[in-house]
Amino acid sequence: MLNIRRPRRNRKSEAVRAMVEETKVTTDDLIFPLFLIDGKNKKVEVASMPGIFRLSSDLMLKEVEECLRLGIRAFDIFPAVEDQFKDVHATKSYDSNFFYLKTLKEIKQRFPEACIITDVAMDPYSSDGHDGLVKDGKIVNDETLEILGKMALAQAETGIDILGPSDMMDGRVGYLRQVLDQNGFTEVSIMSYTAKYASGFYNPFRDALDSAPKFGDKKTYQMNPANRTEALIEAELDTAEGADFLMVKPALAYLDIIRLLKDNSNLPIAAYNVSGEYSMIKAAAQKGWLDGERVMKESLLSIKRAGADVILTYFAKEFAALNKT
Ligand SMILES: NCC(=O)CCC(=O)O
Ligand SMILES: [Mg+2]
Repeated sequence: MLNIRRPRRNRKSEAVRAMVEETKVTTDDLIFPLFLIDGKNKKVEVASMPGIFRLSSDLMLKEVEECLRLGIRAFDIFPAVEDQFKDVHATKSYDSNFFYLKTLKEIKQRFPEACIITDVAMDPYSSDGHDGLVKDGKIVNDETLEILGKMALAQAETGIDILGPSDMMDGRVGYLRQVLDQNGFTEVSIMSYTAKYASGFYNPFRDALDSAPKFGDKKTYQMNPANRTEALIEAELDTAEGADFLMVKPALAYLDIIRLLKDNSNLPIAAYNVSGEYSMIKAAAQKGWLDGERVMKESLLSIKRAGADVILTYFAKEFAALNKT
């Protein structure tokens, strides 16, 4: 046993381990998704996401302030819309008097330093619960783009920083870029949901927003979990169409896709550590089956190690609180 390589030497103490550590997650890497509801002084926990709440705008402002103090600077705001305000054309999504657009404006006025990301897709506002316009039972692509364009413009007018088209319609990144630029919003970025898979891990999110599809599923627009090379086609198109970030969603069951895009793109790669991935850890931790804090850190680390530059995660606040210096 002479002259053998001994990798354990680089693990012998905390100091040595810290020195050779290859990946670090910091609060700067994280985006915190938040759920907004209409009304005042409302705070409702999402049953399937312990520790995550739907907040009315007054409490949302307080939450953003508290998170900024913890070092979180980026937020993705998702409105939960009451059924009476949903219709087939998702018209409330671009009604500037509707609560969510007023709240976005208020957040940016109060906290101009916060990076606010919005969601562009029809499902929260659609009586069909689909991301696109439904005609004869089908999700039509090009007519959906016109609605997404109006929604994106209404969101941009509130002063937000980044649009997050999550609908998976073909050509929507280029279409939105053109609408933004023609209306003087050249500074508004697009974080494209590039490889968004038709996943079972979204269920708790659909509880949070009451946005489950009213018929069928989303397999004609979201990607098949079996496919890898197809993610490269999506990445190529979104890049050509002007995306500023490429996103992979979900994250943990798709670490190979995160790495694939990282190795094949010069754009920053975002990964969405989705609701089901959060709930699994929370549920197991509540039962005492897993050390919740430890596996949270390990999961975020694995997503970063796979190649994500940015991670959208419901753990953001908890992580930031633990890492506050
Ligand atoms: N458009 C955003 C989402 O669908 C989020 C899904 C999740 O967190 O499960
Ligand atoms: Mg696409």
